[in-house]
Amino acid sequence: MAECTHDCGSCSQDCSKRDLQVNLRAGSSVKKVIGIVSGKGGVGKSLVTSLLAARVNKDGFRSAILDADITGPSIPESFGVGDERATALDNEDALNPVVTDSGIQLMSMNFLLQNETDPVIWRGPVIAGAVKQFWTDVVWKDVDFMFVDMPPGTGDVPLTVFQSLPIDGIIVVSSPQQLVRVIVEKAVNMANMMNIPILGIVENMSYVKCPDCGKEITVFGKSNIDQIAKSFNIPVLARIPMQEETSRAVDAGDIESLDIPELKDAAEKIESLLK
Ligand SMILES: Nc1ncnc2c1ncn2[C@@H]1O[C@H](COP(=O)(O)OP(=O)(O)OP(=O)(O)O)[C@@H](O)[C@H]1O
Repeated sequence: MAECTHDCGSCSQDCSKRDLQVNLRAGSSVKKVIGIVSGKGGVGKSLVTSLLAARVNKDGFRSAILDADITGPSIPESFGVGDERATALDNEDALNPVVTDSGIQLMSMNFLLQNETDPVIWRGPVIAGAVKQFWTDVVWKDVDFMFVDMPPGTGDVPLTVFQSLPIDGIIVVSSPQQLVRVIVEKAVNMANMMNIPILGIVENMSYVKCPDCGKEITVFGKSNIDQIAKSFNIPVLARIPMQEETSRAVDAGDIESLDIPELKDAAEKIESLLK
């Protein structure tokens, strides 16, 4: 069998992957799908997803975010649209995405809850089903890059999402910590098993810059991400500092105003998929 291109639309092979993938509804269009994964929670996966979507949007591409982190969605708040609710398409079983100030299309569980503080107490298959519906039942308009904020970890739900959506590449987000090799290795193994290319690693919270002297302070100790990335033969695309300005903008719902120059290479790598 020929090597998988992840493009079922142009491939004539009748493989098992095709059976599991779900289709966009008629009228939706998404050119490339980027999965943002992390081996563990709290490392800044949602932050990196939002920043990358905002960056490629500023670069002139149409971007969208599918918030597959169903039980802990944090994307809407960071874009200041936490109070918005998804609207239905007239006379059809379909939802319009919420659109941010700069035109990024978003779908998140928060847009469907009566109160954003309502907990989503669902078992894995139901959660995975909701993610699939975000793909099939939302009207995604002319999207160049869809960023999928994957559920944390490598369990049942991320597995189903990996199998159901036509993911073109993944970005692994990590933070400097002792267990990072195991965490990155898990994510890399999962992507390899799914036959999905890894575009690279983004290390978040790499350092704090002293506001007085500019010295980089490595709060979590010296990072060994370069050696780890090298051993898996994948590039480190960015090292993002931990900074008050970032968390302030996220808390204020103003993430689109942030400029994180460290993400330039990561954005270019993604954009190269359409060049
Ligand atoms: N580089 C950074 N500088 C400042 N604050 C940051 C940075 N990265 C993340 N944060 C903050 O840390 C918190 C956790 O980040 P985020 O929600 O993106 O993590 P996550 O990996 O998606 O978590 P989860 O797995 O629980 O969904 C957020 O409040 C975010 O604003």
